[in-house]
Amino acid sequence: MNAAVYPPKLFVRTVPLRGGADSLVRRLPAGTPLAWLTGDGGLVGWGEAARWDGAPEPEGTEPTDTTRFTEAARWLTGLLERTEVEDEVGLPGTGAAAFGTFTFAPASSGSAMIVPRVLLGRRGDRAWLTTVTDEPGVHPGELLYPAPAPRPVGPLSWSTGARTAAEWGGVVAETVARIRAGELDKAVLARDVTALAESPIDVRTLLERLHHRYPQCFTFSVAGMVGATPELLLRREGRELSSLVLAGTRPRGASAQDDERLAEELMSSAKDVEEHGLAVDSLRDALAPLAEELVVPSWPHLLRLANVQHLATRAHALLRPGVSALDAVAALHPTAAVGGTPTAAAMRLIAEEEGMDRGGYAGPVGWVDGAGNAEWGIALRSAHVDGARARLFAGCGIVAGSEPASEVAETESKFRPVREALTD
Ligand SMILES: C=C(O[C@H]1C=CC=C(C(=O)O)[C@@H]1O)C(=O)O
Repeated sequence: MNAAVYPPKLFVRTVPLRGGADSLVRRLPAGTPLAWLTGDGGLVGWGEAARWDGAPEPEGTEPTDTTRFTEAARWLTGLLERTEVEDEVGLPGTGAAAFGTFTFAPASSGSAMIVPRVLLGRRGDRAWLTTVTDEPGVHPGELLYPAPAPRPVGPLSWSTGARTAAEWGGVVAETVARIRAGELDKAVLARDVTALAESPIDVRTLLERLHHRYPQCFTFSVAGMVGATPELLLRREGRELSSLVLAGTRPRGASAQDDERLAEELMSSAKDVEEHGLAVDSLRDALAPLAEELVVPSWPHLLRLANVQHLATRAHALLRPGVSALDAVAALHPTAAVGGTPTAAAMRLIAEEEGMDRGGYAGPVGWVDGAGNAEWGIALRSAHVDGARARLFAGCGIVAGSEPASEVAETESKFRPVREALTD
C-alpha cells in the first residue's frame, strides 16, 4: 500500500517528564527501536503510528535523482495537515516528529519515514514524552514500564561482502588511475562485510555500546540502519542550519605521542586537505542557493573519535524563508564526503566499481519535527541489521594521491565501531 496517498489522521500529545529520563535506550522495548542519540540527549521511539516506504526508482535513473526526498516531504506535509497537536514542551523534537532513513542511491530500496506511537526525548535537563493515537483524548497515561534489559549478541560468524579486502584494493587502484587520467577528481569507495549471529540481534545492545563509546557521534537506529556517525549533514532549528563536514582520516595512535604525530600528519597532508576541501566545496555549492547567509571556515579543525581522527569543518547558514529541512537534505545529499567530485561522475563510478548496493549506508538518517526542526546525519560507521544478520559498511575518499593499502586499513578502522558493538 502506498501510505503517501492516504496519511492517517493523528492526535499527538507531548508532556514534560518530571523525573527526567536518564538512559533513553533503557526505556526502549526490544523489537525495532527508533533512536537518535547525542552526547546530552536525543530521541527514542517505538511503535508505528504512520509510515512511508519509498519505492526504488527504476535502474538507470540519474544517480542524483531526488524523487525519494520530495515524495517523503509530500507525505510528511499531508500527514502534518491531518495531525492535531497538543505540545506542553515546545522544543525541537517535541510535538509531531518522524524518524527517517534515505538510501544513498535512488534505485535502492529502504528509504522510510516513521512516526512512532511513543517518543521519549531529552535535551539538557528537559525530558518529554510524546504519544500518538488515532483518536482524540485517549493518550495512555503510563507508558514507561521498565523495558527488559538488552540481550548480548552471542557468537558471530563473519563473511566477506561483495569484495575481499584485496579485490577492493584493486578497485581503489583502478579508481586512482581513472582520477589521474582526468575522468574525475574524487570518488568515495566503500566495501561491506557480514556478521551472522545465532539469534536475532538486539539493536538496543548495539545502541548502548555505540553511544557509550562514541558520545560525540550521533547514534541512530531507523528501519534497520544502525550506527554511530560523526558526520552531521544538517541540523535545522528555525531558519538556522549547521553542518559538520568530515573527510580526511588517520587512525588513533597507540600512545599520546603517536596520536599527536598522526594528527599533525593529517593536518599537513596535501592529499587529505584536498580530499577534505572537495567535500567542503560540495556542501558550500549545494547550500549557497538555499541560504541568505553562509559561513564556512577556510581551514579544517581536528575531530578525534575513539577509532579515528578526521579533518572537520563546521558550516553555518541562515536558510531562505520556506526552505524546509527535507529540501536541504535533498540539496546536500550526496556531499563529496560520501559521493565525490564531480558528483554525477563519482556516483556513476561508484555504481560501476563497487559491485554492491549501498542501501541506506552513506544516505541521510535522522528526524524532523512538525515545526521543521531536524537533525540528519550521514549514515556512516553503520550496518543494516536484519534479524540475525548485520551487514557493515565502510568507505574512503579516493583522490589522485590515494594508496590502496592505506585505504584498506582505513576501512578496517571505520568498521570498528559496529564490529566492536557486535562483540560481547
Ligand atoms: C565514507 C566514510 O567516511 C567519510 C567521512 C569521513 C572521512 C572520510 C575519509 O577520510 O575518507 C569519508 O569521506 C565512511 O566512514 O564510510
